[in-house]
Amino acid sequence: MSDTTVEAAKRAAAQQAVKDHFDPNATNVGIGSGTTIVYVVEAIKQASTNPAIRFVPTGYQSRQVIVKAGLTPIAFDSLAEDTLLDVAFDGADEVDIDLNCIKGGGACLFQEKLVAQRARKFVCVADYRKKQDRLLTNWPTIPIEVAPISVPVVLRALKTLGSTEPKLRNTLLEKSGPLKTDQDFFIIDAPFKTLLVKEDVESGKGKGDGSDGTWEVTQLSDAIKSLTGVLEVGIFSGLNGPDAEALRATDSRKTVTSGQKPIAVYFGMADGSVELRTAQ
Ligand SMILES: O=C[C@H](O)[C@H](O)[C@H](O)COP(=O)(O)O
Repeated sequence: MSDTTVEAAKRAAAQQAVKDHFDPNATNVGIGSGTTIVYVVEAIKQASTNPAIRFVPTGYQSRQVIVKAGLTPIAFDSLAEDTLLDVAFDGADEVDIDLNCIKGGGACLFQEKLVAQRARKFVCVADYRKKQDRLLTNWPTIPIEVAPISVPVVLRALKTLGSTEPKLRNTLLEKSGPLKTDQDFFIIDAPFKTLLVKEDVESGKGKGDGSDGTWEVTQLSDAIKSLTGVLEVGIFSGLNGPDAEALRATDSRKTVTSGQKPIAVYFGMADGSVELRTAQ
């Protein structure tokens, strides 16, 4: 498929997502990172009627997109403690049938997670290449943000978890060395076998805890997150937003933890249509 097909798919998905989930009177909106989010900002600019609206970026690139569109950015840490974002939009590198996502292809996963969890609803927008049944089908690796000093120990630990060749991500100019995130941390890209969803574990396709070489999405995310030196993992899984709040309220055993899954993902398809996946 040509570049223009991919870009048209991103724009179509962005327009539909904004039409369905952006309230023109919204006051605080989260804006993710990457190439697809540019089309979301374009569509929001056309739709917004509230001159006081503020946009919370997820990093340097995201902030530049907001500023270039003539919109007003506000830092995540200047939001009042109890203020929620009306909605947050973001791209994704791959999405599975349960709406679990891989993110961090552009190294912005940490702030993206903060913003996704702060939103009443988190919506993803992507092109058809990202729509898969399982994570690590087409996208090859899990991006992981780590403290620079911890790189050797995290690489070793990832191999123990079953990642064959985890690598420190370099800048595009190899001579300049490792790529630095907005937090001045590094990114490790870790390949694993295609991940299982919860239903796969229930139907016996694998244990999903790494013991038989298979990993279920959230179990792998938790295992990586527990490694010393890891700031954040580019797996967005687990209930998020009002669904999670409602479940937590009735969850006496406190087993429902806070996740980052989107409530909806809009995929721009190669034929110009837009496909929607929503939380079941
Ligand atoms: O770190 C980057 C982000 O997670 C992006 O949202 C993700 O990589 C998708 O980017 P794009 O819209 O350029 O495919």
